[in-house]
Amino acid sequence: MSAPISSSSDVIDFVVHRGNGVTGLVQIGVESVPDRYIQPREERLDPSKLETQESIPIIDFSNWADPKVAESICDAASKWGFFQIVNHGVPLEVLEDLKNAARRFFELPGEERKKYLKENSPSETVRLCTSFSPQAEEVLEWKDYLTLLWVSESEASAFWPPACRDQAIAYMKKAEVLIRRLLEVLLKRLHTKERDRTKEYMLMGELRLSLNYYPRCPSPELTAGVGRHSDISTITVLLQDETGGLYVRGAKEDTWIPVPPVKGALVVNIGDVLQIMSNDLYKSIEHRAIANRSRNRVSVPIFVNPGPDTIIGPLPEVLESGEKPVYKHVTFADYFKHFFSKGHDGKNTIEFARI
Ligand SMILES: O=C(O)CCC(=O)C(=O)O
Ligand SMILES: [Fe+2]
Repeated sequence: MSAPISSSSDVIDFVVHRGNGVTGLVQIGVESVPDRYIQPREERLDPSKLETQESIPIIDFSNWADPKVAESICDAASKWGFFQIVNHGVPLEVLEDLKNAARRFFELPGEERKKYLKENSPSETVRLCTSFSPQAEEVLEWKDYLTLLWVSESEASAFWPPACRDQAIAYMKKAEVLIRRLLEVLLKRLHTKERDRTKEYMLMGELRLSLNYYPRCPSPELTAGVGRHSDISTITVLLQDETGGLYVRGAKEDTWIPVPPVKGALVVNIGDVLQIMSNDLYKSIEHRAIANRSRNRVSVPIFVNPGPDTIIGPLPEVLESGEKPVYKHVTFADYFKHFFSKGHDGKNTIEFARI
């Protein structure tokens, strides 16, 4: 360790401005959680509020075109907004390789990781970040992430970090097929059957892969890995490692349901965009993640987003029967900007589009 990091501004300088991330902080041997990471009491996960008797559904996706499977998926999307899928077509080996690749990237020396900070990155599609929106947050989140925008295989081969590139590409190629199937199933219930290029752009015009890294934390109970939020995506497909630490808001006031790691499973959740497009039939549910005291945790979401210039609002097919729209039309770019203009604040983002 070159110089002690004691004051709050030292922490911000080291982690944010000098781009070491919270991973860098742990690598230099931080032994207690700096003040800037300590959540106010009301934002900490209260163990007495855990709802361990409940769990989100686990759905076998092998016969995805079977109406019964479609029914379980759509029911889970409207009741829970969250479910896990198994037999989804992405080979176990691809998932394992991806988790290892994410670890490999974050275990690189700081100077190697820093090549992918915004100011150094060889491409706008690759960016190493820390916390969520450090300029807007009072308290930082105990997480670093590498965000990779999937433009094409050749673009990814040229610019994604060699430590994780091949595994991330192999995953995206398999996951893209799965994402199309999931959207097809979910849209059928919204009476949107035909799939054309415009619709595809509107629903999945942007696929953003994120390698999330939550380095081990001396006092995870005081911090947030990711604070309470709903995703703004159409849907999110998430791979988590064996550590655990993901929680979903329960139906009972202020309770949290753990999402246990299931070998080979992918977690799927509905994002705000699909809640808006479905005029509240599908729900984007609040969730949060916490770091672990002894293990570095990895999770890998794909945020399936509309193309940036898409105008989002309730789908005409959904309103055909005379249902009143609950949301107005906004551009996804504005919605995205709004999300990142503040710290995580539960389900508040969607108010931006409410009539
Ligand atoms: O790490 C996790 O399990 C969840 C991450 C998450 O919610 C997100 O990146 O939006
Ligand atoms: Fe999320």
